[in-house]
Amino acid sequence: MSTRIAFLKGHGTENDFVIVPDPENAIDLPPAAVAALCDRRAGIGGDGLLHVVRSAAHPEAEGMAAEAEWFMDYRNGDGSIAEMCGNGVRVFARYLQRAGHATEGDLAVATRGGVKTVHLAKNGDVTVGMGRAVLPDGDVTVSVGERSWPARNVNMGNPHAVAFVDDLAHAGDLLSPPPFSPAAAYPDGVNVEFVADRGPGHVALRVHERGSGETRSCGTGACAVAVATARRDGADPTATGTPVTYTVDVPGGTLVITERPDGEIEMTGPAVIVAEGEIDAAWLDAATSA
Ligand SMILES: N[C@@H](CCC[C@H](N)C(=O)O)C(=O)O
Repeated sequence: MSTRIAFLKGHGTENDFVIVPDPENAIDLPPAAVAALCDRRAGIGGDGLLHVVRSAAHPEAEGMAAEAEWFMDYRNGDGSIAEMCGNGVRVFARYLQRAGHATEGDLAVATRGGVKTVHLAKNGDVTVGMGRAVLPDGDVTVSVGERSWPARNVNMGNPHAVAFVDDLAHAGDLLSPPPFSPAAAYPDGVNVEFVADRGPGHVALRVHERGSGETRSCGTGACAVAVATARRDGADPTATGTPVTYTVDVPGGTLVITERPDGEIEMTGPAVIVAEGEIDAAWLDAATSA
């Protein structure tokens, strides 16, 4: 392997990512390497990592290669794997545009959650077709310290627990994953969103992400929040035929989420590349084996 590995740094509403272009899937990125790169003091720093691989070159994506040339091999900041990352896929598309692999307009991206259609707009916004939400039955409770809230179980390809709170400050410091019950609701862990109303069609959230901790934004989380809020408010576009749109404020910005009558959810927000450079492969080797 070369002694230098190219990387970029980007964010979507301040959900930030280390981007590692690796078209032929030649770079070994075990969990310890990802955690080292995402470390904010000893590494580059990021909530997660976007490994950019041609679908045909990745065993998890080769079946999608006919539909989508590029696979977003997404990793959480602790090195764990997740099914989908909504902010990540916008930033991934922005990287492809910058690298000359995509132009304004529509683009298909393979993810572990299936092929997603991304629209790169002239004004700089990026819209993603996030698929449909699944809302499993059953009551869920999440807690922080002495406080507990009922939560809505929403699956956006990855798992979410959405709790409505009177005040986002009630979620406390969110330094560790909020406990939930029953354990069987989320056998692989969960992303927890705390939501407060801001006005008609307008909410704000804080999120504790599985594998990353509290982050400044979560795209799949914002979609889960929009659907949970719609159902709480008695709105279901699949029943009424009327689309529902929510503005979702996150600590790092604003996302706009629309659920269409066919159940498809679209998310629009910014995606920014802020830097590019080279990783020292010897450092990465040492950090990985430490
Ligand atoms: N920040 C992401 C979600 C990333 C994955 C999540 N932490 C998980 O483990 O499911 C987003 O923008 O959706």
